[in-house]
Amino acid sequence: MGLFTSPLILSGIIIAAVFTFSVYSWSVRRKRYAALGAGPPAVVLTNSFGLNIVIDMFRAVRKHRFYHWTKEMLEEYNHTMELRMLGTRLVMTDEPENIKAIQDTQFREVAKSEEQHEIFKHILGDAIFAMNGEEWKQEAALYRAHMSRVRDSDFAVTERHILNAFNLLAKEGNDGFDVIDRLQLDVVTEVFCGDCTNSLTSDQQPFRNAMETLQKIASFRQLLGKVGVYLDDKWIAPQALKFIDDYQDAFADKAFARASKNPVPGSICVIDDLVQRGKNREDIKNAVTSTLLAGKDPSTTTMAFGFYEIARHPDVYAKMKAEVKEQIGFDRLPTMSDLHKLKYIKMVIKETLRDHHPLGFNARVPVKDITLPRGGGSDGKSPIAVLKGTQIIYGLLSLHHRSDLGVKDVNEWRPERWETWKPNDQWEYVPFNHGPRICIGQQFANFQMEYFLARLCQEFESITLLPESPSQEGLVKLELNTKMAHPVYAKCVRRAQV
Ligand code: HEM
Repeated sequence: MGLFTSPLILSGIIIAAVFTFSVYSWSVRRKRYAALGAGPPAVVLTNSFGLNIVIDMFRAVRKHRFYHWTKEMLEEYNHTMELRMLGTRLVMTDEPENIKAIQDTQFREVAKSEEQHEIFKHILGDAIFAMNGEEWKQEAALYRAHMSRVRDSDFAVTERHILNAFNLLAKEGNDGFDVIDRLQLDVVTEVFCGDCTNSLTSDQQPFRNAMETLQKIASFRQLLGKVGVYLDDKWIAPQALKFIDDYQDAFADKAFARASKNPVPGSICVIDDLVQRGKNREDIKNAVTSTLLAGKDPSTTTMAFGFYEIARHPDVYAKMKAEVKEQIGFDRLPTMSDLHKLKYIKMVIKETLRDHHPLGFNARVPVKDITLPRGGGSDGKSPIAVLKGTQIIYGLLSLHHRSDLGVKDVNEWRPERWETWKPNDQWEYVPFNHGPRICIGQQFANFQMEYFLARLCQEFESITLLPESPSQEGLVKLELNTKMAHPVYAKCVRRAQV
């Protein structure tokens, strides 16, 4: 029997090789930490390659309690920690100083990761969300030209779809989240993609179903770290993938057809602008789904949570209606200058973004070995080292629920708090990001949310949560962004019916 055919000797060689490699990696890591003058953050204890963490994590995700699971650990580990699982290291933080470093002061030292790019490639491809550096700057400038403003025509488009949405909300048994998601899909496809999906007037929702499937899978793969990269959507959900591909193709076909008809410059949507600038079919397809994810999902989640909270707080709805009655009245449509005057409704939106941050989490990867300002030492106040390529996930929902940062009754949804309270620092309240990668559509999003709430007040005398609507207290579903865990059933009584 040769040396390598004896199972005992072969096992011994493998164990020795793994051991030597581990010791070598450990000593290299120590040197890299020492060179930065800081150590790693607190390490969450693990066993069996972190299998215990993986199991706890997926249990939490299944019960829509992933946010709670991370929040409790972050509190225990001074708000910055390292999870080690399945051979992957993942740093998690909800420390404002670290979020400021990632988003602003050390912006150039972190990037969107290749792993995320691979995991989300069927949804986002190479479009803006996955880009870094110069390429991202150019793409962002183009998106900004289309998304950072509200056009007069956006009022008419939004109003047309809102009327369809109100017809559905007025029927008992319809899920408020579902209706609002369809509203946003119809508005965003019409305004930014040049063709409306008309989901509010159809009973079939194949695009939304396929997208939901792929987003769920991508979020799941992301949590698995390096292991998740090797899974592929085409093995798990080939039909959803095919559907999204066809959907993107249909938008691309129409965009190329419009381009051949010499459109008037200045009147085209972002997708048509990309075609004009010579982007290829694949780029256009990726831009369609990226635009939908950016423009639809966070606004939907905020508006749907707002709707849910209003339905639970008749006193808040009464104040909103009084404001709309005084500033606009119930007989004409709101204008932009009317919306500027809706101070209380703006507080309702701010509070919803605080209590129900629609992204929940965000991620970056250092492009070199770096230090972040906080998370080390016994009190978590010293700098920490994060080595190149380590995934950093920062928790925005848990940041917004840190009672130690001076937010009273942190778990209570109370718009009135904004009359007297403001965050100590802009980095303690981060709904739209700060720094260079701030949300491009913030103004458009605020317009959508304010217009929707103002029109709701004009249309419905009362909105009441029905008993069959499950409690959503502290629960969120992870689908790239955070979404509502359960449907929202509310009785919406039209003014004319009272
Ligand atoms: C309540 C609604 C919204 C919230 C809370 C929100 C929040 C955010 C956040 C936190 C980011 C940064 C993502 C990252 O760092 O990876 C972002 C990016 C972006 N948002 Fe929004 N967003 C909202 C609505 C919108 C709308 C309506 C649009 C389009 C009209 C839009 C367009 C974008 C784009 C294009 C980016 C990518 C920016 C980049 O990578 O440079 N967003 N948004």
